[in-house]
Amino acid sequence: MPPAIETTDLVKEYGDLRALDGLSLRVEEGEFFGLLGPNGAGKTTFINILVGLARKSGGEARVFGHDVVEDYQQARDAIGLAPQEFNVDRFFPIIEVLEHKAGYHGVPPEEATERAERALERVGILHKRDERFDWLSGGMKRRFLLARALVTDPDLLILDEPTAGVDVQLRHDLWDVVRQLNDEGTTILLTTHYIEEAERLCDRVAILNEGSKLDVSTPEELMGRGTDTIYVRVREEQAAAEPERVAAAATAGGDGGQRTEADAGAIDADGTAANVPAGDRLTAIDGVQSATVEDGRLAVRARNGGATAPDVLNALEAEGYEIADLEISRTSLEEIFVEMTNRERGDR
Ligand SMILES: Nc1ncnc2c1ncn2[C@@H]1O[C@H](COP(=O)(O)OP(=O)(O)OP(=O)(O)O)[C@@H](O)[C@H]1O
Repeated sequence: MPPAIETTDLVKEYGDLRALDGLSLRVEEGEFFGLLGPNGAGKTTFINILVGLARKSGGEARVFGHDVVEDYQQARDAIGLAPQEFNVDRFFPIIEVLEHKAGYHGVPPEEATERAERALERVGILHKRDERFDWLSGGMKRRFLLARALVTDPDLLILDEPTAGVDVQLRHDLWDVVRQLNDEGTTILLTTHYIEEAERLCDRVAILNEGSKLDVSTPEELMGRGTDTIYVRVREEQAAAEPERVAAAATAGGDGGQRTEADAGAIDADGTAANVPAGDRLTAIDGVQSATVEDGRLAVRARNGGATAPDVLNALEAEGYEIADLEISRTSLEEIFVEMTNRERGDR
């Protein structure tokens, strides 16, 4: 089976502006794939080329092996699109809008009604079947756009910011629907500004900036590139019993020598003295960038906190400290995203 989406050196120019600058991307059948990027990165342009709403200036784009220009109808029939804009016929009841859409894609009339009802049911607005689009609430309009994308039973569902401006409850409802569709085998391409959405739903994400691809990874891999913080609290009695070591460890803490004995003293004084970094041992661990004391806890900054934490605990235990609690604060995908796109801007 060819990939659901395959583009090679895709270029789109609007006059002097290069909205897509040689974008090569491959989305496998069955994937839940996220397209992330700041405003103007080229996400909607990319989608528009796939569905035939924009003409590419160069390169190639295929959907399940069908060239989006040469085999337009086959490529288009495989796609269900829920666009960003509300571009819906406002004069007919929504059930009829769906029937027309199914008919346009070659579904016979009896089946079209059944499909339309199923799609409305799936997104939870079948009871609104005889109302017009304009009469629906904002959230129902979003649901309807998804129903319209589903009425042709597409193999590839493209969602362009499907949850923009909707409340938390509806966002979660929509996530459930699309997750289920993906479980049933539908390939999904999602663009979103809610990074949490990508983190929760996507198998892989591509980060786009100014028409070029910066990266393609699983959300997990991307987050693994950030700096995490491992917070450890050790037993109080022990810390109190070994004041010199507390002070020594805090000053050896590796954040440029900024920590002082006064820091360690403050920890003792506020009664939360339970933090005893094993200084040199910790900073010698592969991936550890620094070890300091913050608010009465040992704070170890490291790449991939989850994998480094056991080494941190071992180092502390080797120095005779008993662990009271451990917390790993991971860099969010959002932070990585901002860092990557900012870095790129700084390069230009
Ligand atoms: N029809 C058009 N004519 C001229 N320029 C356009 C047109 N459509 C898009 N552009 C430009 O192409 C660039 C990419 O726009 P696009 O809408 O694809 O970005 P996007 O990543 O979808 O942004 P957003 O997150 O804001 O939706 C932008 O600079 C935009 O102004």
